[in-house]
Amino acid sequence: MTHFSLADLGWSAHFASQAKGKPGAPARVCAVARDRIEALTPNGTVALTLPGKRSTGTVAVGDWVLHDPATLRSLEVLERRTLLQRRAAGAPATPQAIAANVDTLGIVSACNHDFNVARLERYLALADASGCLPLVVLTRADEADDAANYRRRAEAISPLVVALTLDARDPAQVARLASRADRGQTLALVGSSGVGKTTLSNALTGRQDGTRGIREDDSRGRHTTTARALHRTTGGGWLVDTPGMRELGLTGAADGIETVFADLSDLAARCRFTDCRHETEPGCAIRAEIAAGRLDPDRLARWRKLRREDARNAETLAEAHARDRSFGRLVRQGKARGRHKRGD
Ligand SMILES: Nc1nc2c(ncn2[C@@H]2O[C@H](COP(=O)(O)OP(=O)(O)OP(=O)(O)O)[C@@H](O)[C@H]2O)c(=O)[nH]1
Ligand SMILES: [Zn+2]
Repeated sequence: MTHFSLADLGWSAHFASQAKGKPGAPARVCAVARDRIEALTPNGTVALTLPGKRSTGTVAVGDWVLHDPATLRSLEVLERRTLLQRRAAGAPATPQAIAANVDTLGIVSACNHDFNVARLERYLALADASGCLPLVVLTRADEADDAANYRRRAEAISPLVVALTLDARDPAQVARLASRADRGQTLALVGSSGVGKTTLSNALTGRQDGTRGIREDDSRGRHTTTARALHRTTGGGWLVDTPGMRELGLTGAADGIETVFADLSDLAARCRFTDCRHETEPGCAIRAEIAAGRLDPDRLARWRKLRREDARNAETLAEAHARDRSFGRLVRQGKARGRHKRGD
């Protein structure tokens, strides 16, 4: 079995300062099953149980936990630097942690009809709200007449956007992502079906077998296996691959929306009325930009749509928080951004 140092696993000062003086050894969660978790440590992989009746739902792949190596109990989940979550089905919807401590969110789209500015904006807002650094990866560059044009359109969305175009099937080209997945770095990929996420994952991990995981009996006594969701990249980093990653929605991303649409919120601040709806009001700075041909009206429409959607989600989240205070605490922890916080 390969052994990793804590730094190889992504340990940093952010976690070391939390663990200082506390009992328990660090371990990084690589699989979450119904009643136990699997985690990587410098001494190998351990299967851990949670204390008391705590559900594994409070732990996400990528989390750092402190555990007792003698009893194999997880004692504490360390505060996350970043947290990707999705809105689970059901009413009221509760946010569900998908992956913790992801450094880079790779937003994958193809240089074809899949390319969609609204979707990119949505994922960029999500990356920002979760604290991850976004990287737009445009696949199928080999099939596009003008791949550079797709890159320019992606980068025009916001000064935050770094985009690269490639053929995901060519490991030499995928190596351009290597710096986001080198030693101790954690990367996750999102994007529509068929855009090349699996192809990219295979190139990044050298097509390792990712089927091992936790075996347990479900409530009916059947054997089930929960696959490991943290895969080693050839560059010494980690790639998160969980089913939930494919269905990430937008929850509590208000901060992220303001970042991605900073041009519009800056303009809105110059409207004559503070509650301007940018429709027919006189002195509207946004309408003036559109009239002058400097702002795409579609961008205003997309901004509105995302804000409406986020407001709706936030309402149901508020209800969920009231119901479950402990989950609320987790969400706040997730919002505590670490070293990727902009302006640091
Ligand atoms: N020509 C070309 N084909 C690609 C590229 N990336 C992916 N493909 C092909 O597109 C198909 C779909 O790629 P996948 O990697 O399975 O896509 P995915 O995003 O994982 O799809 P889901 O598993 O449905 O989410 C495969 O046949 C790939 O070989 C690329 O950059 N260029
Ligand atoms: Zn206005």
